[in-house]
Amino acid sequence: MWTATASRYTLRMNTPAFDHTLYAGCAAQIISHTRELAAKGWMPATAGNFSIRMGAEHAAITISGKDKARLSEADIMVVDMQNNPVATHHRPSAEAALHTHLYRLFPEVGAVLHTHSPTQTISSLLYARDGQVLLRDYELFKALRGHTTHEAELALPVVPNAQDMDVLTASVDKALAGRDTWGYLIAGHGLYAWGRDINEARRHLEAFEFMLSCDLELRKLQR
Ligand SMILES: CSC[C@@H](O)[C@@H](O)C(=O)COP(=O)(O)O
Ligand SMILES: [Zn+2]
Repeated sequence: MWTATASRYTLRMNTPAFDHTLYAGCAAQIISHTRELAAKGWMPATAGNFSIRMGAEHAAITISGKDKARLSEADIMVVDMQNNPVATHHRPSAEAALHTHLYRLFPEVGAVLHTHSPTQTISSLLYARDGQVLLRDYELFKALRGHTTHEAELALPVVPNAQDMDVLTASVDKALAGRDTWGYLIAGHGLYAWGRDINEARRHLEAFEFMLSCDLELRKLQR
């Protein structure tokens, strides 16, 4: 009797809070994508944050305030879907709530990427009052999951920036209601893009960046 109780206790003590092999794989993917995107100048200073879903309850996410060009595994931590750190004393990204919001909202979302390129930031300010950027007729729509033709119009939402994550999450929630999008801009801030996995999220991020930069060039030419 005593042995059985003790062994159950031992079993519980040895059960890790999350799957470490899965975490290490997620961390490696986050590190390689952040390095490549930082090299493009899309994450100046310590801007940007990345995450990958680890099942229904957890996500691997960048620790707050790190230089995203130089991350190592120790700079990636685990949070639960309410943004609580899991088995660590580190502080998650200041914007972890925006990541877990997307994971809670869309069960198919497997990765969320956030960058601050000049194009994303300028577009977000130009279109802040409109609340969206209307993109039309781009062949690159086909890089977005579910899109098969350039003959379309896509409204990329723009939400007001806020330092209070409850306020920001509420704005995003409202902006996404009834919309079919793989991203949104935050005014004066940057772009959030997501996908079923990190490769798809990266493809969506790059497609939005490309279309936004074309839009800015067109505006200059049309003046
Ligand atoms: C360096 S200012 C940018 C931050 O305020 C924030 O917007 C950001 O993207 C990075 O925050 P972080 O807490 O490192 O994930
Ligand atoms: Zn940011």
